[in-house]
Amino acid sequence: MRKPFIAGNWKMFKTTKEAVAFADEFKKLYEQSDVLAGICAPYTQLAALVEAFKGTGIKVGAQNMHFEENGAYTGEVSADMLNEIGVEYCVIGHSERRQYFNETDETVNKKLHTAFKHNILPIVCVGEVLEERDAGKEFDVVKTQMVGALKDLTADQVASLVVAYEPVWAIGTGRTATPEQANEMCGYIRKVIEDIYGDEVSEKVIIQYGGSVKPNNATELMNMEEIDGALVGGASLVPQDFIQIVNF
Ligand SMILES: O=C[C@H](O)COP(=O)(O)O
Repeated sequence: MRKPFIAGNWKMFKTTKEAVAFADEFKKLYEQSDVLAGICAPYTQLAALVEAFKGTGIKVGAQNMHFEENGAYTGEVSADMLNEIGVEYCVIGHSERRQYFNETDETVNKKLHTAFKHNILPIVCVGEVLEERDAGKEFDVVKTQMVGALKDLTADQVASLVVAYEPVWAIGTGRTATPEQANEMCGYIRKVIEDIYGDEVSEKVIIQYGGSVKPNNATELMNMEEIDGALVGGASLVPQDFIQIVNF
């Protein structure tokens, strides 16, 4: 039985002071349940959030990491550095990183290998842009991203993976995929995993939907059979909104 996982992705929002204020408020609202909750924050907020969420069960994730173990990569952060401060998750291959920072399926795959090596659980993002959906190519695009991401990973690693299906046209636009569209693609992603690793593995993978998830549409999306949670951008910035999604 997969435990739903609702993760917030703060992107480049909130100072440490604001992050701690969020955590103090969110902890008052959050009750441990069958739903896992987490926040993926900018690097400078991570240590404070790990401390603030200690003992609550709320997970902390980063939004990116380098694929090398260490080296002369000015401005970068390694998986080992994240692990050392108690970070458990890392978003990898978000469409904004693919679009603005030259992230490719190859770098995503390298990052997944390094993340697992350092006990960081990846939340790997895939999804098509609008032109690809309009051209009916969304399944091919997502399959290519998934096959590229999974290259040479072991069955155990894949079983512990979180995949976020985020159609790029639904991110920050207020335009959500319909529950049926989101469900269909999440089911397809599971099938792609099953074809490579078998159903024992594919049935364990948490597959989230992301793209304009809000308190008023979370229940419908999260109740779809193939959707195991959400990666939430804008609505994760306000504790009162985010808790409604976690409590869908
Ligand atoms: O990582 C989160 C997604 O990019 C979704 O962002 P959004 O909820 O603001 O559309």
